[in-house]
Amino acid sequence: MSENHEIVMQAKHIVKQFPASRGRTLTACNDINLTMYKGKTLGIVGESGCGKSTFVRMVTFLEKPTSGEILYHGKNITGLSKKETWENRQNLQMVFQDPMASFNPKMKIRDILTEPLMNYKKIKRNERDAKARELLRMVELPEEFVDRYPHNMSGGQRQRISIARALSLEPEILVCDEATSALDVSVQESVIELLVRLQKEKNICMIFICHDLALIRSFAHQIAVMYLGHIVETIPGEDVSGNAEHPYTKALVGAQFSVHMDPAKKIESIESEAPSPLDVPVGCPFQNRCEHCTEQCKKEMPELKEIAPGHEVACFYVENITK
Ligand SMILES: Nc1ncnc2c1ncn2[C@@H]1O[C@H](COP(=O)(O)OP(=O)(O)OP(=O)(O)O)[C@@H](O)[C@H]1O
Repeated sequence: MSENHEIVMQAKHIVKQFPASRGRTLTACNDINLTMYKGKTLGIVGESGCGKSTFVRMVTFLEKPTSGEILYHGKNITGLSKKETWENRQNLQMVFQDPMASFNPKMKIRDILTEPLMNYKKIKRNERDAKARELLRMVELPEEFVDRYPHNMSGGQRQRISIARALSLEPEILVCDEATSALDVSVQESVIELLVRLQKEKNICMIFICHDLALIRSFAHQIAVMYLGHIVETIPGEDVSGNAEHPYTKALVGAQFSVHMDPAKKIESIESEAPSPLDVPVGCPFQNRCEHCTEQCKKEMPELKEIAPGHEVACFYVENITK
């Protein structure tokens, strides 16, 4: 991504550790550096447990990093007070995999859609109906849905409601955490089309967390590939199939042609299992699954190095062949 794009948010050296059994420490995110741009989509991919959701929870103020900074328009938001966090949260909204978990099943769609606007005192009670109808039109659902309950809707329709609700506050950043993973492929596509249209219209920065590289590459401007808490490659979305360099990203690209990736399954094209996050080896985290592993990889952690504009790779093998 070029410098011409306006930076909205930057994660700088983000580390998140959790205490684990027998006095051990689990490092879910290890020195994460990412930049998010206005009107652009950052896709974050990786297998289950690589730290995607933990990263997103920090970006959305749900958790504080152990160390590092998250800059929102240049201001560090990791140490904000409760009141400041609440005020800032309207600029940064989330859509989750399971909308039912965040909807009150006893509330009608009218009230679900306008609850955030009421909480932030952006509309009056008598404006709820008109606003809810406007939001339904925005996500291409019939206005009559204002009187429905969420359990009387399909998964795709419910996800449209989540998107409308999240965008009601006109946030600058929309975070989608596996937002389309539970949907059938055709429904998934139509929800992505909607998100892309709304992103363009409203110039929203989107962070899209997903385990499915094939899906994310179709619309992300920038993709960060995570492995055991580390970013191992960042690459422009359109380049990810042809120009991916990290052996792990290449395996992910290979896997999308063999199986539709299931987050619970290991990557088919890699022989061994990923180590436990409690047992990340010294050196490169991918070493035990990598055919190019050398003694250096077992001793030293490769740093992310730029090999082309917007394309960074953390791998000694790639460094050596591109020298
Ligand atoms: N509150 C917590 N306490 C202890 N460990 C945690 C906590 N939250 C996450 N972890 C651990 O941190 C690691 C990263 O988890 P995270 O949920 O961020 O991964 P993920 O890539 O989002 O996976 P998934 O797609 O399955 O959600 C995992 O090993 C997880 O068990």
